[in-house]
Amino acid sequence: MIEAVGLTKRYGAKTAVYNLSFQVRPGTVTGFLGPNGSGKSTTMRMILGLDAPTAGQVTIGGYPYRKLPNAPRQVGALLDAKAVHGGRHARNHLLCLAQLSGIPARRVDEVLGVVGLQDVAKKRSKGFSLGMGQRLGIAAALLGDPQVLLFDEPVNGLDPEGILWVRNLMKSLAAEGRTVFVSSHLMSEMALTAEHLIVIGRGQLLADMSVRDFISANSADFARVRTPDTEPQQREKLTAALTEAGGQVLPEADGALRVMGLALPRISDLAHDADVRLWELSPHQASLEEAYMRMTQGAVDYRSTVDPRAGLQEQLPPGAAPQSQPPVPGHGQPGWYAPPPPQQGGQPFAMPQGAPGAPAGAQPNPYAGAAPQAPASPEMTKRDSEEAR
Ligand SMILES: Nc1ncnc2c1ncn2[C@@H]1O[C@H](COP(=O)(O)OP(=O)(O)OP(=O)(O)O)[C@@H](O)[C@H]1O
Repeated sequence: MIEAVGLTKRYGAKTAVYNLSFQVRPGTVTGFLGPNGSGKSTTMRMILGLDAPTAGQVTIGGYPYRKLPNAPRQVGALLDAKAVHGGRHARNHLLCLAQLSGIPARRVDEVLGVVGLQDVAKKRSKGFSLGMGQRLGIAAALLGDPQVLLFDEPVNGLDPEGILWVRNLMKSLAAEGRTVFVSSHLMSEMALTAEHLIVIGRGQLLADMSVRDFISANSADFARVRTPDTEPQQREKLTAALTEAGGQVLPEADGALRVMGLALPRISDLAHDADVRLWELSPHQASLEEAYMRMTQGAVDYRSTVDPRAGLQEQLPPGAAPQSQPPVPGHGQPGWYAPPPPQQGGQPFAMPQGAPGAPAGAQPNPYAGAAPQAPASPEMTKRDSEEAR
C-alpha cells in the first residue's frame, strides 16, 4: 500500500503539492487524476524518493522509498518514457537495469514479450515511436516483478489498440493483487481503467472515492425542454413554473432549457398546468468528462482565453440575457459553472465522510492569498531530480 500523509512540496514560492493525504490499496487500479500542472508527477516523484517533501511524508508498505529494502524488486515505475539511453538496443537497456538491481537476464526477455517488443529487441530505442517508448518504459517498470507499480500518463502517445492494451495490463496487474497507481488527465480513460480515483487540482485533494461513487455523485440526470421558438413568453412562463416547483433551470444555446431536479412526467404536468406547449422533452445525463471539468475548473493553472465550457454547457444565444432567467445559485458570477474552490469554504465534491484524504480545512491554505515565501530552497531542483533518475 502507498500512503501519503500531509504531503506538501514547494519549489521556492511555488506550491506544487499541498497537504495531500491518501492511500493507494493493493488489488485495484487507482487512477490519479488532475489537469496539467496539478502536481501528479511531483507526487509520484516524492513517492519514489526522487523529490523530498517539504512537509508530510509518503510511504510504501510502511517505508519511505529510500528506506525500502530491495526497492527495485518491490516497486516499478514509468515516469518519463523518454528517459532512455537512445543509443542502446531495447534489450540492452533493460539488461543494464536488470543488472543494476540483481534481476536475472531471463526476466528481460519475459518482459519484452509481455509488452510486445520482442521483435524490435535489438533495435536502438532512439528510433522508437512514442508508443514503443511507452512500452519499453512499461517493460522496465515490470522488470523486478514488483508488487507496487506507478505509471505516469502511460497511454500518452498510444494508438487505440495500445490504449486498450495498457488498460488491460493495468487491470490484470491489479487482479494479481498488486498496487497499481496510474496518473492521467483523462477522466474518460480512468473511468474505464480504474476502480478508485484520487483527483487533485493545484496540488490539493479534490476527491478520493470509487469510480462507481464518482459516477453516481456526478453524472446528474437532467431534462432538455423546448417551448415554441415563436413564443418566448411561453418559455418564461415554464421557467417560472419549473423553478417554483423546485427545479433548477438553465438556458441552452438553442433556446431550450436544461432542467435539473424534476422528473420528466412532473415537467410535463407542470407545463400542462401552466398551459405551455412543449416541442421537446428529453432525458439526458451529464458526462463524466463534464463532471470532471466542473470539479477541476477552479483548479486549472493553464487556461485558454476561449471559454472551457464551450461544448459542454452551450452558450447563451445573442439576446438571451441571463437576467431573464430564474435565479440559479451562483449563476451570472464568473465561473458559476464551477463549484467553489476549496478556499471559499466547504468541500464542493461528494467526499465519503471521514475519508482519509479529506482536505484539512483548519490548515492555512497557500492558495487563499499570496503564496507563502519559502526560504531559499535547499530542496532538489528539477535538474537534481532528473539526475537522480
Ligand atoms: N522542479 C520544479 N521547479 C519548479 N516548479 C516545478 C518543478 N516541478 C514541478 N513544478 C511545478 O509544480 C506544478 C506541478 O507540476 P507537476 O509536473 O507535478 O504537474 P502534473 O500534474 O504532473 O502536470 P502534467 O499533467 O502537465 O504533467 C507545476 O506548476 C510545475 O510547473
